[in-house]
This record gives sequence, structure tokens and C-alpha cells, in this order.
Amino acid sequence: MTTTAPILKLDHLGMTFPGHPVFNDLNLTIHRGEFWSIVGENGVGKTTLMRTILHQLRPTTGRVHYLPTSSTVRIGYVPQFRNIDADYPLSIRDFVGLNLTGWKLPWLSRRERARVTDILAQTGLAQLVHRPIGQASGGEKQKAYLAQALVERPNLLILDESTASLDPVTKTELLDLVQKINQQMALTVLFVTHDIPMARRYAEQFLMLTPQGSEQGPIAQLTDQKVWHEEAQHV
Ligand SMILES: Nc1ncnc2c1ncn2[C@@H]1O[C@H](COP(=O)(O)OP(=O)(O)OP(=O)(O)O)[C@@H](O)[C@H]1O
Repeated sequence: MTTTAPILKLDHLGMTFPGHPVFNDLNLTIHRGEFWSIVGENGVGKTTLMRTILHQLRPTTGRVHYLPTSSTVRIGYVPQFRNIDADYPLSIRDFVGLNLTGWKLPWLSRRERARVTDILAQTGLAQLVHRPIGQASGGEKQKAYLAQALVERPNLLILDESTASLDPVTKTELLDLVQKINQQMALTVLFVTHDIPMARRYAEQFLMLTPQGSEQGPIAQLTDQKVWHEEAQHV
């Protein structure tokens, strides 16, 4: 469900680490409900761009605008697979509810608990709510990260190579769920990936970062030729 309302605007965005330019003069407008794939070879700056969008990094030039105002944009972030210690002392249910506790009460309200239960069911974790998160499989942990991001009802979801280590079935399950919420609730999605077939299957637009600059457009224009050409230039 794409709308015409912009949610995120990158305005002449540039980032240089000391002695190392990453991207420069990046301009992009993303509308509510759009599903974008962010692609590009290793080290080209995809995660740096996501961290800049999250305001974890200050750009060297330009600005990131949340629209209509910063208070209307709620961002969910699902990282690349990271292992969790086997003795981490939280169940999957507690892990998913972690971000909901805090400013008002140190425990969840009834409504918040219902929200966690609902999202655990949607992500296929309903049978595993009491399993210690450290003992869950890699795929189950990634589902829990996704559930943790979704439980806060974001309107912008960043998947930062979040499906990279998953088997095809689990990857498809997760992306099907994200697509469903994208279509039903106008969730805006930024899907950082090296998986071009999955990018084509789920995204409507792409942004390709290259060492020379960037390219963006409808996903149909992300041809194999374009991807291989880019990779062949830098092997
Ligand atoms: N805090 C930092 N200080 C200095 N250089 C950094 C910093 N963070 C990232 N870089 C460098 O910036 C470049 C872009 O890194 P980034 O992680 O954004 O690439 P990427 O496209 O996400 O790569 P990959 O596909 O391998 O995950 C790399 O050369 C990286 O070493």
C-alpha cells in the first residue's frame, strides 16, 4: 500500500570517514508504504547509510529528514544475524517485549503483553515463548529480532542484511510477513541485501550504491547485467 506521503528524505547526503569517502550527494525520497531494496557490493556504505538514517552517525554533508516531522516516524531495526550467548537470561517472550518496558513501568501492561503474544504468533514463535533466547536456533533468533522490531509498531522498518544467514524457507517466511504488514499497514521497508532474487521478489524500488555514486529506480531496472557489471568492475 504505497501512498504519496513522503516519510524519509535524504538531501545531498554525504559521509566521509577520516581519509575515506563513503558516499556523496545522495538524494532520495521514500514514501510511506514503499518497499525499497538497498544493494551494492561489500564495503560500499549500505550499513553506514542505515546508521546515518537512524541518526547514529552524523553525516558529513546534507541531512536526513523524517516527514512530516521526526515525531511521526517510528523506526524498527533488524540487524544482521548476531549470536546471543547460550546462557543469556531472557526467554523469547521477554526478549521480544524488551523495548516496550522502560519509561513508565518496569513491567508490561496487559495491552503490551497482548501485543507481544500477537507478534509472537505472527512471527511463528508462539510455541517457543518460554525458550531461552540463547538456546533458540539462528532462524528463531532472527524471527525474535524481527518480532522485537515489529512489536513497537514501526512505520519504517530497516532490515540490515537481516535474512543473510537464513535458509530459503525461513527467509521467505520472514519476508512474506514483512510484505504482508507492508501491504496492510503501509509499513515502509528498507531491505539491505546482497540477495538480488529476494530484492526482486519483494521490493518495488531499489537504491544501488557504487563507489562512483548511486542509482535508483523501479526494481525491474535492477537487471543482472547491472549487478554483474558493478561487481565485475571491482574484483
Ligand atoms: N566508524 C567507522 N570509521 C571508519 N570507517 C568506517 C566506519 N564504519 C564503516 N567504515 C568503513 O566504511 C566503509 C563502508 O562500510 P559499510 O559497513 O557501511 O559497508 P557495507 O556496504 O554495509 O558493507 P557489507 O556489504 O560488507 O556489509 C567500509 O570501508 C568500512 O570499513
